[in-house]
Amino acid sequence: MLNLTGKNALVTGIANNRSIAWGIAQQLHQAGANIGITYLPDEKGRMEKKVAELVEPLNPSLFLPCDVQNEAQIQSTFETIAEKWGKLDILIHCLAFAKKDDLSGDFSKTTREGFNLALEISAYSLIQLSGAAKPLMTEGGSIVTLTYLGGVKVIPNYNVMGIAKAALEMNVRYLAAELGPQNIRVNAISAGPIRTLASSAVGGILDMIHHVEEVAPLRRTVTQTEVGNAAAFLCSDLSSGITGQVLYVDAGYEIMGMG
Ligand SMILES: NC(=O)c1ccc[n+]([C@@H]2O[C@H](COP(=O)([O-])OP(=O)(O)OC[C@H]3O[C@@H](n4cnc5c(N)ncnc54)[C@H](O)[C@@H]3O)[C@@H](O)[C@H]2O)c1
Repeated sequence: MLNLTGKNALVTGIANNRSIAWGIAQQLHQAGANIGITYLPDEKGRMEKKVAELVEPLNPSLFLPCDVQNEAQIQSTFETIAEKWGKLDILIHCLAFAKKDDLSGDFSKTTREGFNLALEISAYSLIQLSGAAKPLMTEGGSIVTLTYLGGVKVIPNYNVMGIAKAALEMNVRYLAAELGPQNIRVNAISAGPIRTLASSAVGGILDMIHHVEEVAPLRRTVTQTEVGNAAAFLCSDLSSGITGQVLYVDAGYEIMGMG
């Protein structure tokens, strides 16, 4: 049975009740994990308030600001984990960002600044957080990140985020190779399109969802809960032989050659 009792799980990337990270946090909690949440702080403290209210039913034992562009916040997050939890078992990396201008139109117009920003937040951050988690995963662990088909195939308007996801998927393999001897597994879930804050920045996302509903073998797209269930599996001992993989949770869309 899937049981995460006694496991300490840090979940990044909850912005609201549509966030994939929210679906994951709920399923980890249901499986018995002790939950810690990080949020992206803003000057007026709005995100902190909103996310705190949302996650209250999960009784998080840690609730911390962590902007992955802010080294001090990352360090402080993992220092707090060391102090309060002693060890970390599960790290959920469920965040990405690119400027809206870089998520539609001509890919060849991507700016150097937009490219660097998207790659830093969406791909480099997995290296940063995994490096910080490594010394705390003293009893082994599981790291799960979120990717999308646009990192493997050309999807209209996904543009620079496709490059970031390609880098992210390769990060998964290099990290899995390095951390495996410490029994830390690193995997990605490639989710089908879901309406969220981040995905609404991608031009034509609703058309993409409708297309998937017509073409995917299951004739629908997926829910945050389905992604959360797959994440819980990848974080549990049921997946103890799996590392360095990209698991498609996309109602089967990825297998289709024509649609
Ligand atoms: N929604 C989809 O269709 C879909 C499909 C496949 C993969 N994904 C991936 O799932 C992940 C979660 O996205 P989502 O769709 O749930 O959208 P979302 O907007 O709910 O989540 C994105 C999160 O990234 C966080 N974030 C952005 N910049 C950050 C920074 N500098 N530091 C820390 N956090 C930062 C935001 O605060 C937000 O919580 C992303 O990696 C996304 O690419 C989404």
